[in-house]
Amino acid sequence: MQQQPLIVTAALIRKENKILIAQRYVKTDHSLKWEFPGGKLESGETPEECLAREIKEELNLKIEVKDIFKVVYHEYPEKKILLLCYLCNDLGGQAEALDCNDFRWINIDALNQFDFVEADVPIVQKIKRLELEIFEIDR
Ligand SMILES: Nc1nc2c([nH]c(=O)n2[C@H]2C[C@H](O)[C@@H](COP(=O)(O)OP(=O)(O)OP(=O)(O)O)O2)c(=O)[nH]1
Ligand SMILES: [Mg+2]
Repeated sequence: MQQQPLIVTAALIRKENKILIAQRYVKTDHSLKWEFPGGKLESGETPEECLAREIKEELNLKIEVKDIFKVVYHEYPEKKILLLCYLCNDLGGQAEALDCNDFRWINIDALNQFDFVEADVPIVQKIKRLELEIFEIDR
């Protein structure tokens, strides 16, 4: 029987005119690729709760989760994911790479310099299309 897609949440965290991107560990799937931090939805939690939990665990950051930004359905050779990417606001504090290889606060025009996981390409494209507007919407 076909497997259901994994539901994965991802945060587009905004701070001033920068967004946060995270790098996956060398030993995980998609080794050293960049992503929007987040993780798998666990039973009993809402996507918003999942994101707030994951961002605290991975980066020790407090965020406010706002509207959905983009939904991506993607089939990798070994799994299918339904990726829910939310607009988020940083609520202050210093990010720390607690459960990721590295992270960066970047300007939109630096996005091209990073190698993102495949499923994130439509998200990256939408950010580039909207440019500075992403800092205004649902703030
Ligand atoms: N967090 C996140 N995962 C993504 C993105 N794009 C993408 O294809 N994925 C994939 C990678 C993984 O195969 C899958 C699950 O994400 P994850 O590895 O962050 O899950 P998690 O934090 O719950 O990890 P773990 O507890 O299993 O270690 O989703 C993205 O932008 N953010
Ligand atoms: Mg994760």
